[in-house]
Amino acid sequence: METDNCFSKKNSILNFFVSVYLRLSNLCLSTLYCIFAFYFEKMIYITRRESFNAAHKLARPDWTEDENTAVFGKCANPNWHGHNYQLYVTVKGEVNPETGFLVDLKWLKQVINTHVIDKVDHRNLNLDVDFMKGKLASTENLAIAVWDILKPHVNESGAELHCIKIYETDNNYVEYFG
Ligand SMILES: Nc1nc2c(c(=O)[nH]1)N=C([C@H](O)[C@H](O)COP(=O)(O)OP(=O)(O)OP(=O)(O)O)CN2
Repeated sequence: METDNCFSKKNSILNFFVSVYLRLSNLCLSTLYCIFAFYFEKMIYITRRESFNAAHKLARPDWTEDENTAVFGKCANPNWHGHNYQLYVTVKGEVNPETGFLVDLKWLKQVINTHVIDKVDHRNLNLDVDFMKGKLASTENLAIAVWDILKPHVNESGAELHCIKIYETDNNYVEYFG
C-alpha cells in the first residue's frame, strides 16, 4: 500500500515536470515565431479616403416619435438631416517587391466606389441603401456594413482589411477593426 502511494506521488511529480516542460517549449516556439515574424515580415498599412454625403435619421420604427426624440434627440427629426461623411479604408499586408505596392490605390479607390460610394452618395441611408435595410443608420452600423462589403474584395487582392473609419461630422468618428 505504502509503495503504491509512493509510486503515485512520484508519478504526479513527473507529470508536473512534463507539463511544465511542454508549456515552456510551446512558449519558446511562439517566441521564436514572433521574433521571426518581426524581422522578416514587413507589415504595411495603407489608407484610401473617400467622401460622400447622405441623409438619414436615427429612429426606431417600433418606437413613437417622442421615444425616438428622447433617445436620439435632433438626429431623430422625422424629415431627415444630412452629413458630409468621410470614409477611410485601411488595408494591411506585405509589399510586393516587384511593384513596391501592397495594393494599387487606384484599384482600392475603384472597389470602394463601386461597392460603397455609388450606393450611398446623395442617398438616404434609411430608405435607399440596400445594405442598411432594417438597420439603425448610426455611424457604427454603417462602418460594420462597409467592413462586411469590402472584406471579401480586399481579401481577393491578397491584402487584409484592417480598419474602416467613418467621420460623420468633424468631431464624431467611428473605427471598426472587424
Ligand atoms: N454612437 C453614436 N451617437 C450618435 C451618432 C452615431 O452615429 N453614433 N450620430 C449622431 C448624429 O447623427 C450626429 O452625428 C450628431 O450630430 P451633432 O451632435 O450635431 O454632432 P456635431 O459634431 O456636428 O456637433 P458638435 O457641435 O461637435 O456637438 C448623434 N449621436
